[in-house]
Amino acid sequence: MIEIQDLAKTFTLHNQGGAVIRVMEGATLSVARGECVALTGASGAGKSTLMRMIYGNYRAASGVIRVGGVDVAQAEPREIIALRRETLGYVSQFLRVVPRVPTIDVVADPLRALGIPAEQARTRAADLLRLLNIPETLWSLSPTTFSGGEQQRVNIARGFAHPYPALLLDEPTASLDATNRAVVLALIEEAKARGAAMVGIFHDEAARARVCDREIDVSAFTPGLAA
Ligand SMILES: Nc1ncnc2c1ncn2[C@@H]1O[C@H](COP(=O)(O)OP(=O)(O)OP(=O)(O)O)[C@@H](O)[C@H]1O
Repeated sequence: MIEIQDLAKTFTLHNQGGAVIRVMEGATLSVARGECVALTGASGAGKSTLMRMIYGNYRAASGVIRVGGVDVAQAEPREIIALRRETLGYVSQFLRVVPRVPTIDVVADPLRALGIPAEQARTRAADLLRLLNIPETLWSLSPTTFSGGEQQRVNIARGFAHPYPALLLDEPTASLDATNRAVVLALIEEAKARGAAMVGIFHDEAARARVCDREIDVSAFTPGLAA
């Protein structure tokens, strides 16, 4: 489902005399349906960079990133938007939302974007918010003032609202208490069972051991910082 071949990434530091740093070379990995793969490696090895390239936020210097039928490394912006709508979800650590949109709609939005009727989308959103222990009194409020853990749970609800065939998970249990952490791990296990291919960064080692089938150490793809 996710196939990465010989991927390379450089950053050009325009404010530092145009210095070019090579941060990744020869990255090759594949993630099958129903599989959850953890990216590991020391701080600065390139885990976040690889995730951002798969999501199409960072442009690859060379190589192939195939998600479903799309090569993200070559895709046009509109193809990436369609991929994100239908195929590839991203549960990031931090919530980024349009101000003043009620929490229930923040979670229902990805389903509305797929043409699912408002009531049905809201029902699914409500089920997830309840599962993730977000009090119903908060559903009509914007999540911008919520606590870190509440925002992360809204983000998780939004990320799991649509059954994406592929999902990126950036520390999905980072600021959660034991009860909610268990809920998130169960959601990940359910997604695996329905055949989702997942790639994640998990600093929570016990969570990683429970839900991940394999680990890939991205240090193997780090060329060093010299250009
Ligand atoms: N936007 C950027 N511009 C320049 N260099 C960057 C940029 N983003 C990342 N880097 C560099 O790429 C390398 C990999 O960074 P990345 O954040 O992917 O590492 P990581 O493995 O996710 O680290 P951590 O575990 O600390 O989050 C680092 O040397 C970093 O300085």
